[in-house]
Amino acid sequence: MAEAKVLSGAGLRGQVAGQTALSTVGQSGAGLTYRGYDVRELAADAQFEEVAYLLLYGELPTKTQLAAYVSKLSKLRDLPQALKEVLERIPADAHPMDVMRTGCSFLGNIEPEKDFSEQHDVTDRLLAAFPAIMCYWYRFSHDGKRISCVSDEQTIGGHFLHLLHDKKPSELHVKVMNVSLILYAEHEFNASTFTARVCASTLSDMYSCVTAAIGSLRGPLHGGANEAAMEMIERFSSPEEAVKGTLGMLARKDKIMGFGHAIYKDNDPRNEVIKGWSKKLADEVGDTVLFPVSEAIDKTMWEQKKLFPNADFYHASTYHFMGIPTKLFTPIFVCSRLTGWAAHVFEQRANNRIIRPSAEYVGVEQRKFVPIEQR
Ligand SMILES: CC(=O)SCCNC(=O)CCNC(=O)[C@H](O)C(C)(C)COP(=O)(O)OP(=O)(O)OC[C@H]1O[C@@H](n2cnc3c(N)ncnc32)[C@H](O)[C@@H]1OP(=O)(O)O
Ligand SMILES: O=C([O-])CC(=O)C(=O)O
Repeated sequence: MAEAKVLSGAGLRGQVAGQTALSTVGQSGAGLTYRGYDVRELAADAQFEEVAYLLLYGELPTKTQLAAYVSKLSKLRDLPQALKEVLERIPADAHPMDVMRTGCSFLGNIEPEKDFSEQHDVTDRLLAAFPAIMCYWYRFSHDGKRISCVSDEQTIGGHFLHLLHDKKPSELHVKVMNVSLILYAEHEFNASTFTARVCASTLSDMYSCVTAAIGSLRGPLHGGANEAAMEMIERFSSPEEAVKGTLGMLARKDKIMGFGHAIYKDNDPRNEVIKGWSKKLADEVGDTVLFPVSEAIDKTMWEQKKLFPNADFYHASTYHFMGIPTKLFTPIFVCSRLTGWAAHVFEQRANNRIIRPSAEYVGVEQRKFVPIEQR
C-alpha cells in the first residue's frame, strides 16, 4: 500500500480547511473516491451523467432517474440569443478559458440564481450549456459559422464532439469523452474548488462561484497543464529527442507540465485510466510519434526525479487523437469539474461560515504618517 505524502510548508499544504463528504484524495488504499466509489470503477462502468447525478444529488441514480436527468439536461442545451451575440464579439485569439468565464458570468446576468432553492437547476443549466458556449464561440470565431447548439447526442461528451466537428462522433470517441469527464469531475479541495467554496462562503450566487473557479482552473499549475503538456510533447519528433529535451528542461529547472501532484505521492490513479485510452486511440489513428514521445517523457521523469504523470499528461494526447484543438483542452475540464465545484458550493452553503483565514504580518513596524508635502 502506498505511503501518504508528507504534507507541509507553504500553500496551506497539509492543513485541513473544512469538511467534505464528496471525495477522498490520496488516502491509503483508496486513490480517489467520489462519495465512496473508486473513480476507476466509475470510469470503467458508469456514464458521466450518472457521476454528475451522484455528486450533485447524493446517490447514484436508478435507471428511471438517469433517463429523466439525461432528458432534462438535453432540453437545457440551447443558448439564449443574447449570449450567442456576446460570444460572437469575443475574438478568435481569446483564450477559450476566458470565453468560458465570460459565458458563465453573462448567463448569470440573464438567468440569475434568485435564491439558493434554485441551485440544482442553475447547475444543471450550466452543465447542459457549457459545451455549446465553448463550441459556439469556437466555430463562429474560427470557421465563421453560427452552429446549432442542440444535437441528438445522448451524452454531454458526444454532444460536445458533435458541435465541434459537425458530425456524429464514433462510439469509441464518445466512450473516451465519458471516461475523461468522469476522471476530471471532482477532487476535494484543489485550488479551483477551494476558490468556489471561498466565494460560496460569502453567500454569493452560483454563477459567481463557478466564474471564480474557472479563473483558478485556467492556470498552468492546475487545469491549464493539459494544454501546456501538449505544447511540450508536440515539440519532439522522436522518443530520443524527448528524452534529451526532458533532461535539458530538468537541468534548467523548468517545471514539466503534467507531472507531480500536491497530494499524491507516487501516482495519480486517474493516470493509468486515461493512459490506457490514449494508447487505444494512438492505435486507432496509427500514431507512431506522440504516444511513444509521451511515454519517453514519462519514463525520464520517473527515472530522474521520481515524478509521475498526473491526470493532465495523457489527457493531452488523448484529446489530440480525437481531433480536439489544444486550446479547448482546459475548457473540457470545466465542463466536467463544474459538477465537483457545484457540489462543494451546495455543501458549503449547507454548513456555512465565511472562510477568512489569518495572515502572518511580515511588513514594516507601525510608523507615523508623513504628509505628502514632506515626503
Ligand atoms: C488536474 C491538476 O490540476 S493536476 C496538477 C497539474 N499541474 C501540473 O502538471 C503542473 C506541473 N506540476 C507542478 O507544478 C507541481 O507538481 C504541482 C503544482 C502540481 C504541485 O506542487 P507542489 O505541491 O508544490 O509540489 P511538491 O511539493 O510535490 O514538489 C516537490 C519538488 O518537486 C518539484 N516538482 C514538482 N513538480 C514538478 C514538475 N512538474 N516539474 C519539475 N519539478 C517539479 C518541485 O519544484 C519541488 O522541488 P523543490 O523541492 O526543489 O522546490
Ligand atoms: O487536487 C489538485 O490539487 C489538483 C487536481 O489533481 C485536480 O484538481 O484534479
